[in-house]
Amino acid sequence: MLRSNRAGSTQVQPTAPVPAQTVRFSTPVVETPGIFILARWVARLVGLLVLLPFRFPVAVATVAVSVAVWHWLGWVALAVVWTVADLGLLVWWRRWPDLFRRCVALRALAAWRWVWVYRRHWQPVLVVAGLAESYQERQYLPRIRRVTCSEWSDRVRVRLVAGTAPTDVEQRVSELAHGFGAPSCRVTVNGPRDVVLEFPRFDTLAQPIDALEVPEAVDLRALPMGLCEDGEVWRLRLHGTHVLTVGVTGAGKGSVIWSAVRAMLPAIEDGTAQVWAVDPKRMELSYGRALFARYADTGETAVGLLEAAVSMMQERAARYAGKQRVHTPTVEDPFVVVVVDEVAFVTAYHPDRDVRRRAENALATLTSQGRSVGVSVLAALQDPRKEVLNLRNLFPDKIALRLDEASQVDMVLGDGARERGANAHLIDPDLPGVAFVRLEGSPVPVRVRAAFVCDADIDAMAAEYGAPSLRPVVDEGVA
Ligand SMILES: Nc1ncnc2c1ncn2[C@@H]1O[C@H](COP(=O)(O)OP(=O)(O)OP(=O)(O)O)[C@@H](O)[C@H]1O
Repeated sequence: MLRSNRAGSTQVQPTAPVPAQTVRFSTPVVETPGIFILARWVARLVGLLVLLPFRFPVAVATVAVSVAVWHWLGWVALAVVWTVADLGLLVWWRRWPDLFRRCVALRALAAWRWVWVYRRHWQPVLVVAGLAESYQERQYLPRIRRVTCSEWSDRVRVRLVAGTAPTDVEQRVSELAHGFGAPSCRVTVNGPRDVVLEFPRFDTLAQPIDALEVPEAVDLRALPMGLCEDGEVWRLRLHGTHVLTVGVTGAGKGSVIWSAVRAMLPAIEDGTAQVWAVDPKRMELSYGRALFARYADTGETAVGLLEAAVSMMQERAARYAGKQRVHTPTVEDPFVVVVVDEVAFVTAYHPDRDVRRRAENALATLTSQGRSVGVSVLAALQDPRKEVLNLRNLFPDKIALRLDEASQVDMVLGDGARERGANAHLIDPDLPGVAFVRLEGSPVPVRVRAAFVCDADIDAMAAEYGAPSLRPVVDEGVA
């Protein structure tokens, strides 16, 4: 019934005239002759055949050569050519597996996934997700330009419909991920109307990562912490910034702290870096006490430690004034990282108001002035709300481990992070250490996993690098 002419004509004039609107002008409906429709289909088919060799040159060449060999030389010759080609591929695969993977396997996979996953489901998924646009009774969809595959993900390059914005896609990442059967979807904007949708095919971070090798030379601007989703090493900058690590209990904040300390060990050993630790829980950091230049585990001693860091910072600033603008770590003026586990203990939960106020003042001074004189703060926190830590914006770099609520993602990583796919509230509780971070120079959040530094590793670290001169001065009773 819907195919009848009458149904079609009512579709284009959905509203009948109302009494107040006695005269109504409408577009006349002209029926397209069948021959035009047929001609259009033929033209599209010819266009497809012309474009095919450009889009799939290898596949088209293979088919063309096979047909030619079969036509001119017969079946036996075709079988010989295929056997030789297969043997050639086999040798290539065995001899140069990486090159073979890049040039053959991943390209074949991309072509397959383009046709079988994205092309096939594109229209239904995008329409249901609300990404189809209508204009003058016609439907317009973003167009797939290219599909490429990496070891772990599909990257679908898309041309957006004119008049739409990448944010429209960013707001539908969950629908797209489910629609194409991927664990997640991330959006990268290349340029006007040009975005890339990245769909992981499997979770590369599903297995725990053992503590990384202690680096021979320490780069305080790129400490190896664990792995990124694409298999690259996740590197964290500490010198010249402050880092806030947020995650619910059991999310793996300890592994972030310990991975950072581990990556600094040679610098700690040679005296060009120091860790000052505040450990209100007394469980997390006390294990590696021998590695810390200073250590505090009560509210009062923690405030003493933070205020000592402020004094040291101000003394350095006074010395540097007018002479140098950038800090270079030396034994005389080492890089100092103040590690504060569960920072809310001293800023929000401590019963003594004076302790809270002094701790907050000290942290505010360190985070606002410490960067250029070689003092950084690495703080861990469970609850990112302003009532708990109103200094959170003074930390330029943040790490979002598993969070409680969706609304906390943007609180930690900044506006728009969740829309771009940083679903930190959906991190599996069985994957501690998994987090979303923003890497330098990119607004797109990256999924990472911190290496797990176990108790035995910490023992070994303390035994090897906790030299007597570095044994902690426990701040007892510093008021
Ligand atoms: N990167 C990691 N990889 C694998 N397992 C980890 C990782 N980090 C932590 N775990 C596991 O999760 C447990 C909890 O980790 P951790 O104590 O670091 O969490 P947390 O966020 O500091 O929690 P809390 O705030 O309660 O101290 C650890 O005992 C360990 O078994």
